[in-house]
Amino acid sequence: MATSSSQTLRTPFLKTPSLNSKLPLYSAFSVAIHPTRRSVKPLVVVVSAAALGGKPTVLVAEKLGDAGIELLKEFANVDCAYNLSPEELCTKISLCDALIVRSGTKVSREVFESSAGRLKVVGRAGVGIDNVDLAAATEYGCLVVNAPTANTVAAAEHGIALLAAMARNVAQADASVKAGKWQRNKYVGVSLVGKTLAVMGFGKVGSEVARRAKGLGMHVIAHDPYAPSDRARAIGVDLVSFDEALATADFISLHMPLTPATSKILNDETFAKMKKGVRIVNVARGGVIDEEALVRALDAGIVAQAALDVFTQEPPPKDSKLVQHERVTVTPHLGASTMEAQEGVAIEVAEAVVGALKGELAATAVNAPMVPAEVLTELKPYVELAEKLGRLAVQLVAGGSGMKTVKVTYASARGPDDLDTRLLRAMITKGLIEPISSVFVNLVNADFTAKQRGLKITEERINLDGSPENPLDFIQVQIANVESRFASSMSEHGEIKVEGRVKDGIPHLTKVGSFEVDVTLEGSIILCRQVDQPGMIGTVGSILGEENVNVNFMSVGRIAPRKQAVMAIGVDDQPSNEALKKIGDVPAIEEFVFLKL
Ligand SMILES: NC(=O)c1ccc[n+]([C@@H]2O[C@H](COP(=O)([O-])OP(=O)(O)OC[C@H]3O[C@@H](n4cnc5c(N)ncnc54)[C@H](O)[C@@H]3O)[C@@H](O)[C@H]2O)c1
Ligand SMILES: O=C(O)[C@H](O)COP(=O)(O)O
Repeated sequence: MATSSSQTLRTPFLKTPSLNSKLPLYSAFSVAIHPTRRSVKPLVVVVSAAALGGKPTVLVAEKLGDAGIELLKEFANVDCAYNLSPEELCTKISLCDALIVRSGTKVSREVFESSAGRLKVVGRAGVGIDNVDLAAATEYGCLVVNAPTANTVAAAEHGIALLAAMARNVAQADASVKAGKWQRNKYVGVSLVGKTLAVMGFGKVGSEVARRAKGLGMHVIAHDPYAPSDRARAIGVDLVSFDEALATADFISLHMPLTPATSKILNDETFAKMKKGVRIVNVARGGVIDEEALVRALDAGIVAQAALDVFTQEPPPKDSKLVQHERVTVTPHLGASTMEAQEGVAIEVAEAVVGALKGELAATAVNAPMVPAEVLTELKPYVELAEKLGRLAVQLVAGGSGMKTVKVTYASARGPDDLDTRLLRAMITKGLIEPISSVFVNLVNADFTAKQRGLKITEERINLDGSPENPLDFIQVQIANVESRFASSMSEHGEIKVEGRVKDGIPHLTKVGSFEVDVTLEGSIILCRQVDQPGMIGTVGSILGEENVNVNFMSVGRIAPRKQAVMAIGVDDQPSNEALKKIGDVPAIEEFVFLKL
């Protein structure tokens, strides 16, 4: 029996935000130019309803196995509404945090547009995601997860069922007997044993079909430009070229996804290359065959028979010549329709959707990088550091300066293959963009959002000698060609520069411009440039103390004694405008800035 094999990678730092974190906090103080939000939001999803203390809502738009529904109900309000028109789906979706579909629902760009940002996860209870507009999902920061394994065996068994039924005219003979006839000569079939079967697409379903066909005594070859040959060899299958497969096969079974490259891959030209009398099975996707060309190939005798579970248009038109053809056997997309497979996909997709709504990264994510659990655990404090450096850096940009180029430098003793920076880049992007826009940025849409805003983020590595025990020594974020609200944050090359490290698992700000500082990246930060002299820490500390603002860290970085210095003060609470003004009025303070993390 197919059971759920989905795994969710728990990422403890991806928390559902509190009510407060949904409310943008605007700095009332005049030097703070950007509205900033205080929360660190989950990396992947944020649940609007959950954030407001309620349960998220999951719309199940096609029949899903009971076990999946029960799993969903433990965490969410579940709205099962089948056979919705596209308009009805668009109306309902604005009230939903997640949507679950099979292959019968088109999840178009309009669906994402209509959700107005609330829809955070689309779960496909099955394999094929060609009915989901992935580009639109990514643009809207919506995670798409599928259930890629639970229906594999069911689809393979259906392929074999169609192969045998076609070869022995089972469907046609059945209809004939039921019509009162007894046509034993008309329905003489062909044998499978000893025949060559070409499996086109040697993935999960294709390899299971191959295994079963070998058991039926067939000679099995396969074509798949991306499949490893040792996997094929292990079950006694030769990988061959596309043309060789077409030229030698007595039976062709299609098991590739529908992509621009595979669309109508069987067409007039490719049918002409096939052995006369070839028999074709399709349990993949209708669109991989040019259906009109197949009718021509059947009529010309190139194709003796076809057995089809899938169609370009589902359901196909009633008068479809292909469906009505007497040498064609058809089923209504039943490949995944066994009790066991439906229970399995329901559990697999429900677990992935609930996990994503909780802020976990699903192992079955289709439009986000999959990062192994152990890598996530190790990178956790660096991920926080990355977002906070991005947040600090962007708040240092003076109003009116267009931010176009950001350089991120990772200093590490790890080899490039041992350090996956995709998460870090996404979080820096989130930190850079969220304080200055209303866009919600996550791992799914970070690159897209940056590109859309014309923000170029380049990455560089500094390869350090020494023990690669920690993934990174420091991260540096530089914003070029802008002016700064805090001149001391400019590097010698004229870029805003902030640098941070993780110390004892806690992110620290360790450099601002050319000044070395050391302050934990918690709460908020006041940066002051001053003339280095005794009593400065005390002066600023007592202004904050009088205002009941708790100072969590203070650090002074100076070029030389009694010359200019930068003081970094970490504060738990937001000081009042008056307190900030008092700090600004201290004669030795030349400039200062208040930054929210
Ligand atoms: N009829 C059904 O109910 C049903 C059920 C399950 C799966 N499916 C469909 O079956 C297909 C295969 O599913 P899967 O789970 O095995 O997917 P999979 O990703 O495991 O395998 C697909 C294989 O196709 C290969 N491929 C890609 N482009 C190719 C090309 N141009 N030529 C040859 N091979 C190519 C890939 O390398 C991969 O190995 C999908 O289209 C899926 O949607 C249908
Ligand atoms: O891609 C799939 O998983 C199959 O085509 C099954 O589709 P279904 O969930 O609509 O049966």
